[in-house]
Amino acid sequence: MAATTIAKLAKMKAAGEKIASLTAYDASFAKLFAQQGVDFMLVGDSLGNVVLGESSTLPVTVDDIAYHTRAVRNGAPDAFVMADMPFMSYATPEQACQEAAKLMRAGANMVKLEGGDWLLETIRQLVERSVPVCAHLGLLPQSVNVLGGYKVQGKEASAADNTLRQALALQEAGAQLLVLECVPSSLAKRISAALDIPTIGIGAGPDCDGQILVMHDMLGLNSDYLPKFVKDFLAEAGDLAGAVELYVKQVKDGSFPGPEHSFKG
Ligand SMILES: Nc1nc(=O)c2c([nH]1)NC[C@@H]1CN(c3ccc(C(=O)N[C@@H](CCC(=O)O)C(=O)O)cc3)CN21
Ligand SMILES: CC(C)C(=O)C(=O)O
Ligand SMILES: [Mg+2]
Repeated sequence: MAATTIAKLAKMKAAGEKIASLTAYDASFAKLFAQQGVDFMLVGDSLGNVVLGESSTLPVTVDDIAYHTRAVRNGAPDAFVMADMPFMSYATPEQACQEAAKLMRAGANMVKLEGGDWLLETIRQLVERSVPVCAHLGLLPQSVNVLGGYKVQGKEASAADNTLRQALALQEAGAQLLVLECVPSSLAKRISAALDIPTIGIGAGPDCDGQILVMHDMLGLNSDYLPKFVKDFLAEAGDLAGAVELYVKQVKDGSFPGPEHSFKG
């Protein structure tokens, strides 16, 4: 399969072909995911939860993400790899540029940052300096202490309108992808239709341009909590390669996520 690029992801949106993505943290799984046609991989700060056993993503450092990005890159040399910028590694545009450079040197093709309006200047500076950016709206796990828990975001009409406005501003600032986490399906649908750049949903319903899950969750390894948007593909498929193949197939044909994995407005 041809290597994924940002241009290819944009073409997929234009053609109505769904984008299938998973988190990855090591070379062995990255290799499997590439073989099974996963369109891109995210070295998520969820590694705090699933790799390090922390109770949030806040303890994760840039060095942690860089270490795992290098592993994923080594396992999947041609894959499109996105790396999360961890908590407080992009508090200012200058810091963001310096820390993003470490992730790009480790093998990332793009970095992801959580937030809206306050990030516009940071995104402009990263993009001007040749670091592609994925934005992230809705539930922001790095803000768990402000939000008071992992809750669906954008349920009220005013919050939904505000999220749509911020999505357009992030695109205007130069973001080339947008992750939407735990928002009502109706809001994700509106945002996906309004934006030129692809939206990647997790708990955001079926109308996003693509989907992402934490790999451990889709393999039934989730321990502490089971969010509504998670489906155990290993239980259904029986083996690892089959589980990933089934995930890609069900994202592409639109059968995942179903209403039982999504939040109503
Ligand atoms: N393994 C793992 N999977 C994830 O998806 C994930 C992580 N870790 N760590 C960082 C964040 C935390 N995330 C979470 C965690 C819990 C819920 C959750 O339980 N949500 C409720 C919504 C409750 C409501 O507002 O109605 C749910 O029922 O899904 C959602 C996202 C997503 N991210
Ligand atoms: C769940 C995805 C979007 C993420 O940010 C992560 O895995 O850290
Ligand atoms: Mg993350």
